[in-house]
Amino acid sequence: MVSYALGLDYGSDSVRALLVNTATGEEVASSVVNYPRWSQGLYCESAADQFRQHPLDYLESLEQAVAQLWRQAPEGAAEAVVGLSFDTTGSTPVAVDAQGVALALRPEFADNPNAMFVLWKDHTAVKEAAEFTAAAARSEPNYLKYEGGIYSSEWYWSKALHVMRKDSAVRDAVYMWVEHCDWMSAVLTGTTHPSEFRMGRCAAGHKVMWHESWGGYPPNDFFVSVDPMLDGLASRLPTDTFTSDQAVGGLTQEWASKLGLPVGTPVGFSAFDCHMGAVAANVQPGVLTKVMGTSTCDITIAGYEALSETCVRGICGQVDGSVIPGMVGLEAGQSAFGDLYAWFKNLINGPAKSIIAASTALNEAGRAALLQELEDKTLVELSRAASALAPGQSGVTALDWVNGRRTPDADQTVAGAIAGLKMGSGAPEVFRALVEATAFGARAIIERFRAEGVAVDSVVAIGGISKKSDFVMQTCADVWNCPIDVLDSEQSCALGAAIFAAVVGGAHADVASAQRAMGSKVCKTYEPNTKAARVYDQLYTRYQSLGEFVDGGQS
Ligand SMILES: Nc1ncnc2c1ncn2[C@@H]1O[C@H](COP(=O)(O)OP(=O)(O)O)[C@@H](O)[C@H]1O
Ligand SMILES: O=C(CO)[C@@H](O)[C@@H](O)COP(=O)(O)O
Repeated sequence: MVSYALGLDYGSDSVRALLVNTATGEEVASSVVNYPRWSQGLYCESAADQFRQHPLDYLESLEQAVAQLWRQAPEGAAEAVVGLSFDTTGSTPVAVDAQGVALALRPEFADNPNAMFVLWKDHTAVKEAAEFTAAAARSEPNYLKYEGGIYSSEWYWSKALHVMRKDSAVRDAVYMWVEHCDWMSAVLTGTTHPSEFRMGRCAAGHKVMWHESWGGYPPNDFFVSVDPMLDGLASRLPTDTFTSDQAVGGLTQEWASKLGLPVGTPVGFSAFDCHMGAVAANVQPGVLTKVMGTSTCDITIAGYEALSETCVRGICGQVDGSVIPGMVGLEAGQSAFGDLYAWFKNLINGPAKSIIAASTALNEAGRAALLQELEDKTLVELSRAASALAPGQSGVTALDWVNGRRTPDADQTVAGAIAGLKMGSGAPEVFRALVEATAFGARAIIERFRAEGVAVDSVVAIGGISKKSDFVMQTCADVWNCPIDVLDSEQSCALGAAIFAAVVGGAHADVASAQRAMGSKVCKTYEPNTKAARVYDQLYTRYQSLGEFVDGGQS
């Protein structure tokens, strides 16, 4: 009898639902719903790097996405769903009260951004991150040794402390902080109460300083040494964590009826998007899986023996079972990838958009159509023009750190830069330099892995940009001097979640057999151009020099 697995992927802007045949991997139905409050820009202040998401955005859009799914799915599909699993962005934590209720769901906190999820790209906690890094460097063991040695403002404890320092009402009401991925599984299984709440391995290990060797989280003294405000918080978190091939529990009556699924449908432990995406991409030792979109998230895995005692410096951590149970998952990434292109698009279009919006040369429909064309076609046109230039022709060099640097060596205080501008440097020349900068930033990650003894022999790309831009992908192949396979699935992270859901629901005995049946195939390969690769070896040293100039030699 046919059975299905449901993968639910929470991205930065929207939730995607994907229904997958557990035997064939066929993606039988999918839907995407944007978060309503987030799309209106509510609760965010981009100039202050503040990005918050309301829990209702997640819950309402989930109901809508699953309802849309059933409109496309074969008759009776809902009854044939064996399990469901989530992946989400991260670190995206929220404050919950002693009853396990996310604070923004309480009327008195309903409009308070500090009571909402602090999205991964919120960089308000730079100061707090530095305090955790300093405290870990003073401790024995260094509690960041499995998280690259540097704590990031994108991560759980920095965000928790920052919000608690800023907002006494949240500080007084918070009982513990919960990652978005863990919250989703808990809500659907009715286990949000702290006495029942359980956490997945992925978020805990990569962002919350969990490690088996120190029995869970660092001791209370460690946190109190950073700020007495943290007293007792870590000890409220459950000590054990669980890999995503295990079930948190079954769907509650309430959520079964909201989602149109049978009560008790198994719900898996959740993980971050890129980790589940890597599973859909059949990640293996020596293969780096890159989710290339607004940002990048880079994942590989290694066996315990191959990694041995190595603690890879400056990455987002190495965690036993964060990707595949029984292997160590390693994560790195760039805080801005496509976002750098979006920044440039907005920069060059800004004045034209204001003029068009106020122009009387067109009627309202004409103005709207032209504005939409600018939005849709600018990057395509820039790519066309930039691809006609030869590597190194323009003399322009750029850095990709407009949103800080995630890895190697997290530092959200560093900034982007463009050097070598001349009167002849037009938009295509600058755009090409920006695309090269994102490829160079990615190369720095690959080189760090290799320098630390983690093999990167080939790259598999997933995410929007891997499908949207031949120009970006070819530039990356040339800069990295290695082939890049692009995965067929349009929804790789959701597919990864569905693979775990199939295991949790018993359709497959383990992740490896689910991957064999359901994993996505390669649809395209970009081969490096050796001549361009030689030029890029030289240009990469210019990128490194500019980086040293900007961040004082730390890169
Ligand atoms: N033609 C294009 N060339 C290069 N980048 C593009 C193009 N079109 C869109 N992008 C970039 O793709 C990014 C969105 O990627 P996507 O994977 O769809 O989203 P997300 O990362 O939110 O999942 C944006 O940052 C945007 O700048
Ligand atoms: O940072 C992580 C995981 O650690 C991701 O969740 C984050 O990059 C998500 O970004 P996207 O919206 O997929 O570009």
